[in-house]
Amino acid sequence: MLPVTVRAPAKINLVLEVGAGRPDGFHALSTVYHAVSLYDEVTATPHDDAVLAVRVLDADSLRERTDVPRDESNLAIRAADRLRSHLGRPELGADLLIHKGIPVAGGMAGGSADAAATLVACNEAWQGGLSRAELEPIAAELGSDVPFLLHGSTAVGTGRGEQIAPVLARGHFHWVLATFAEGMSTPEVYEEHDRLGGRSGTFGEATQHVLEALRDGDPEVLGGALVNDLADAALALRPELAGVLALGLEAGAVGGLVSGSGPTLAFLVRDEIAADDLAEILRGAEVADVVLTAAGPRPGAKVVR
Ligand SMILES: C[C@@](CO)(OP(=O)(O)O)[C@H](O)COP(=O)(O)OP(=O)(O)OC[C@H]1O[C@@H](n2ccc(N)nc2=O)[C@H](O)[C@@H]1O
Ligand SMILES: Nc1ncnc2c1ncn2[C@@H]1O[C@H](COP(=O)(O)OP(=O)(O)O)[C@@H](O)[C@H]1O
Repeated sequence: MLPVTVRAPAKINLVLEVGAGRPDGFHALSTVYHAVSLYDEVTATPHDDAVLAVRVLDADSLRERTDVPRDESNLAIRAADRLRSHLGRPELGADLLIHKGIPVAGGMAGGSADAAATLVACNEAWQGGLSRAELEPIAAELGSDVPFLLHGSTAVGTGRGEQIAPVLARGHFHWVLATFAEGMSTPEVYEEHDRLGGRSGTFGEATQHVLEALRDGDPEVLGGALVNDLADAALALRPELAGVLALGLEAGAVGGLVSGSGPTLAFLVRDEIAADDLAEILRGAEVADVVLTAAGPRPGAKVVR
């Protein structure tokens, strides 16, 4: 059995409409996910001693990441464990090595990307033989975002975000991402959203606007359609983000929003040159810990070695 390396992208929610709280503790969502060119890589080295272990290295510095759990709460371990249960092969084990390029707890679904990458890597390394369609329900059990990270590209998410349908999108989009070392807790942001009184407006309408803008393919039109219902909650919990958002919009972005549950801020720009220009301005202003550029859409979890 040989090691397998799988790369999975980060996501931005081009629109995130949060509906009513459900009895199971989740919220109904209408969202459009968009995969962008920031990646985590998971290398699964298989063995048959039933042991699952994980190491997480920063993709740039190759230093150990101490802000990601190494126990069974790590989403990569959980994904491998679910997969072997599903295959009825409890004797399977693997060393999972993650190279992390996606901000941790940044609202860009890094943990979910690792879960999706691990499902694909272990299915291959263990010769599980499951199809993408068969991996999807396992992905949904692991987290609401995980099925999208298998799928990639641009897709509508409904249910609690786990039901994915592809969308017709024209063109490529360039992004500037302002990221922060201190992450935010997804459940806390949803709680704050409820505390602030939830949403107003017709559920699904903002999603339709984004879908129209994607058919059009013009970044300026898409920039005007970006909506995140969790933004008020994220800004209430992290007020300093508001100034950074305003600065990016004043400095030439055609749109900008909080990515998912935050704190990453995603700015849409006209083209690659505009992305480099805005990134320079934000770096110079020293308003974020790291400023990155990325483009989308990109494919989902994919074997690279
Ligand atoms: C907000 C979003 C937007 O895409 O992404 P992130 O910003 O975390 O990346 C997602 O809804 C996060 O999805 P994911 O990170 O997979 O969350 P899950 O593990 O499924 O759920 C974690 C917790 O978030 C809350 N949650 C999540 C999804 C949902 N539709 N309603 C919720 O209320 C619940 O409190 C749940 O217990
Ligand atoms: N493989 C993983 N990578 C990152 N975080 C993980 C992982 N496994 C578990 N976690 C936990 O999940 C939390 C949310 O991480 P992440 O998926 O990066 O953020 P978000 O939900 O904001 O997109 C982290 O704070 C961390 O404790």
